[in-house]
Formats: sequence, C-alpha cells, structure tokens
Amino acid sequence: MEQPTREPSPTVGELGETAVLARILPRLEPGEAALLGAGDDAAVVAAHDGRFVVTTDLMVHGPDFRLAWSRPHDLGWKAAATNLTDVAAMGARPTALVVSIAAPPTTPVSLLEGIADGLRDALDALAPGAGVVGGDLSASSVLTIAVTAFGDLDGRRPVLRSGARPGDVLAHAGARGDAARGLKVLFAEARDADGEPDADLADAARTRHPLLVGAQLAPSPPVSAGVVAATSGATAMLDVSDGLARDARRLAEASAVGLDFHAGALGPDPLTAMAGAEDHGLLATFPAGTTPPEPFEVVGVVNGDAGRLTLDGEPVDTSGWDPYSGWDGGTG
Ligand SMILES: Nc1ncnc2c1ncn2[C@@H]1O[C@H](COP(=O)(O)OP(=O)(O)OP(=O)(O)O)[C@@H](O)[C@H]1O
Ligand SMILES: Cc1ncc(C[n+]2csc(CCOP(=O)(O)O)c2C)c(N)n1
Ligand SMILES: [Mg+2]
Repeated sequence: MEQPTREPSPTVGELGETAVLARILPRLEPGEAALLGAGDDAAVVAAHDGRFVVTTDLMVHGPDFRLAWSRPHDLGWKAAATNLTDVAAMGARPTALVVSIAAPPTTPVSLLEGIADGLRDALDALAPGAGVVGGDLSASSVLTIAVTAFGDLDGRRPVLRSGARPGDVLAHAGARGDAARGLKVLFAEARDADGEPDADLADAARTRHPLLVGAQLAPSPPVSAGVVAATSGATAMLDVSDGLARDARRLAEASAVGLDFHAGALGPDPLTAMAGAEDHGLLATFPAGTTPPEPFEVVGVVNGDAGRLTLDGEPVDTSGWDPYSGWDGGTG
C-alpha cells in the first residue's frame, strides 16, 4: 500500500491497539449527549426524546475511496458527513458517532490520527455538539471505516420518504453534481500511465479544481437543514447519496407520487445535476403553496403519477450509483 503521508510514523502493527487508541482518543470529543464516552465496554448516550435515530455507512478502500486521492483528514471528514446527512434526512439532530476501523498492520498511525482529526473537524463544522462516543479497531487487508450515527428528534415526528403528496413543492438543499464532477476529474487527471490512482496527480488536480475535488473528497452537506425542514413542515425527505434522480425515485416510490423537476432550477447542466452521486444534499417536499425554508431551493413539483420521475415533463435516467455495478473491482 502506498504511504499516505510523508511524515515518519510508526505503523499500527508496531504500536498495537492500546497505544494506537491512546493516540486517537485525545483527538476526539464525546459530545454533549455522551453521559459516558469511550473507555468502557460501551458508551451511554442521552436520548432526551425517548427515541433515537440510528444509521450506519461503510467506506471501503476501492469502491468508496482511494488512499492515493483522499488524505486521512478527508476520510474522517467524509465518513462523518455521510452519516450525519442520513440522520439529518430524518429531521433529526445528530448526537453521537461510533467509529470502527479495520486497517492493515502496515498502516501508519498518523493515518488513523488524521481520520480522527477529520471526524472531529467535520463534527465541529456540520453538527456542533455531537461527538464520537466509541468504536473498534481491527486488522484487515482492506482499509475499512464503518460509522454508526445517532440522532435525536427532540419531540418531532421523523420525516419519512413516504409522506409526499400531489401538489407538494419539491425542494433541494446542497450541491448538485459537484461531487460527481470531482470524481470525474480524479479519474481523468489523477491516474498514472497504468491507470492507478496517483497522489501527486491528485494534489495537482485539487489545485486546479479545488471546489469539485473538495466536494468529492470532503463534502460539506447541509446537515442543519434537516431539522430546519422538519420544523418547517416537510412532508417527506431523504439525503441524496446515489444521485438526485435515483434517490428522488426512491422518494417517489415510497410516497406513491410522481416528481417533476424543473430543468431551469438545476443550473447550466441539469442532466449532471440529476445524475451526480455523493453530494449528500437533502431532497424534501413541503406542503403545496408554501415557500421552503433556506437553504432549500424549489426544484420541482409533486404530482399523482405514482413512481414516475420527469424533467420538465420528460422521463429521466434514474440509474445512479450501485456499489455492485458502479465499481469495476479494482482498475482505477
Ligand atoms: N446489511 C443490511 N442489513 C440491514 N439493513 C440494511 C443493510 N443494508 C442496508 N440496509 C437498510 O436498507 C435501507 C436502504 O439502504 P441504503 O444504504 O440504500 O440507504 P441509505 O442508508 O439512505 O443510503 P446512504 O447511506 O447512501 O444515504 C436502509 O434503511 C438501510 O438501513
Ligand atoms: C475511488 C472511488 N470510486 C468510486 C466512487 C463512487 N462512489 C462511491 S460510494 C458512492 C455513492 C454512495 O455510496 P453508499 O450508497 O454506499 O453510501 C459513489 C458514487 C468513489 N467515491 N470513490
Ligand atoms: Mg440516505
């Protein structure tokens, strides 16, 4: 495996689990909901509401990220961000993360420290008050990061995918297509002559396209907009991880409604905006005749055409990302 950092660092195999944990845990905050954070057999987290929201998301070296492209800080940031948006998509306030990492014994400890710093910085930026309350370490030939996130509904009902009604306003918050454009830049400009991801080429691509490559490697989704949508009466919501069209179809099917997007609301390249995965924006519906709250923007309307997705009335491609067909198993 390529050395992901140029600083000399012992490997996790040289230090061992206890010493690695002693270097990671001081970098993390348990957060306001933690009655007992990391250090015992399990954490104790307050759930004032009496219910808690829970979700999990896995990042695997290969289909989900490449060490040559992502810096350790990016990995921690993205692992937090993707989970926080799933909590937000329920209309909940994120409270706590549990983080499990399987890494080859040859992994520099600095890589796990960087992941911890990225987790902490993403929590600070996207979900202040939430923290990391525990996790696990193990060894594996493939670097794998599994995060489980918890959230609190603060007495509200959860916002489901199934609540949209014909006539509702369709609205979206966050980037549309930038993460996919960033991934395209990396595949086009950050692979060596053999097609393998290359760290120096990735640095150069990031310098040339900071917004797009940043949106792919360390996205800043509108996490706080989830609670804003819920308190503003959103009828349905989901986070857009696999592509706006593919995820919109999930909402349309769950609600048994049709969704018609307005091309004019999707920027200069509506098809890329509809296809691009990993923006982790929030797609929500609001009652007919209402103005969606900021940062939501109206992107279309809900109709009675059950399960049908259209762009200015025309059918759209809803294939999007699927880990079992979207990854070629190793090349690039
Ligand atoms: N291995 C599994 N065991 C049990 N439930 C699963 C498993 N994998 C997925 N699910 C459930 O299936 C549903 C759809 O999963 P999917 O990962 O497509 O949605 P998601 O979590 O919103 O995606 P994303 O994390 O990309 O936003 C979720 O409710 C998820 O909890
Ligand atoms: C190196 C590399 N190859 C491919 C991709 C593309 N990719 C990975 S996960 C995902 C969607 C969300 O996944 P999930 O639904 O599992 O949360 C997409 C589009 C990437 N980011 N990096
Ligand atoms: Mg989701």
